[in-house]
Amino acid sequence: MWLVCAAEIGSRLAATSVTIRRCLRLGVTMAKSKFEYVRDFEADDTCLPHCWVVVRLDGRNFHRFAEKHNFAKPNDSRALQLMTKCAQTVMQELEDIVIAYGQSDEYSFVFRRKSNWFKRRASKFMTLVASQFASSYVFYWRDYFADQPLLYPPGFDGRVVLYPSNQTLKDYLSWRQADCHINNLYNTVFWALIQQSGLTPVQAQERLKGTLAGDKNEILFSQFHINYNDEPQMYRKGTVLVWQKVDEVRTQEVRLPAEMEGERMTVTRTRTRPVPLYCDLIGDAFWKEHPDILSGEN
Ligand SMILES: Nc1nc2c(ncn2[C@@H]2O[C@H](COP(=O)(O)OP(=O)(O)OP(=O)(O)O)[C@@H](O)[C@H]2O)c(=O)[nH]1
Ligand SMILES: [Mg+2]
Ligand SMILES: [Mg+2]
Repeated sequence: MWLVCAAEIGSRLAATSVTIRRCLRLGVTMAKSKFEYVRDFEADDTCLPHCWVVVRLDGRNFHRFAEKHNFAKPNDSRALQLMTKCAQTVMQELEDIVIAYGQSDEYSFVFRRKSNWFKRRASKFMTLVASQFASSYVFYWRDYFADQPLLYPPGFDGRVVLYPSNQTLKDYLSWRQADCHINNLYNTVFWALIQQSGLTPVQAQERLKGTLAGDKNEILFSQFHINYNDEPQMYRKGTVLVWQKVDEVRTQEVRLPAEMEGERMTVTRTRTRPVPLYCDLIGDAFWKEHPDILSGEN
């Protein structure tokens, strides 16, 4: 018995020493290699504590991408809905995103102030959002563009910005929504002048030079009988994604008494999902209606 154990221990020691010798030959020590010092070259990109972390993505050269893929002008609802599907996927797959806002080829994601996801490393936040979003864009493309093949892989740039207070975060989101409004009003008149009045892009640009918002509204109304306020909210306001409880109804096989075996029943489950809203973010009403988003808990 003792001899068997000794033989076993002997053979294990031999195997271990082979490993040690192999490690030494490769310049590796068991605990730390001599190469370990290169870790010190990694920059510390920890996001400041107590700040809201915002990741904003923007489509790379989407002017060309929209042309190549025959996006409707000035707004393609398929493209906007695909962007929102990708943003919902990001919110569901990643941690700690409390609200997102999207318009045109961009989406902003707000991580909760107290988030400690990946120890608040900016590069982790940014790359995970960008890669999850881009892969979703390709994955869900066909669901939104059934008749338009995807011709080449799209890319998205990302940036991380920290906002130190609730007011600066609200002002950030207001800035993006104001940008959506300014661009959409301009684009709506610009394309009406081209598509309905037959102007060239250069002529349309000339016509709009120096005009204010009121002038553009007036051109739309008097020349094209378009009341800008009747344009779809999704185009004018962009898309806000917030977590809300929704009832999901599914038909499924359930365990039933023997005589009813094989019956299918509808089952309703309440889930929390990122739900799109097309509303104003600039005034106080939204924040009063959704006090939980900015609450101290986050
Ligand atoms: N036709 C059409 N074009 C769109 C739509 N949404 C976005 N775009 C295009 O995407 C562009 C987005 O603008 P930017 O993000 O400033 O420019 P970009 O071409 O993506 O260039 P970079 O972001 O600098 O790489 C717009 O100027 C449009 O040309 C849409 O719904 N319809
Ligand atoms: Mg872009
Ligand atoms: Mg853009």
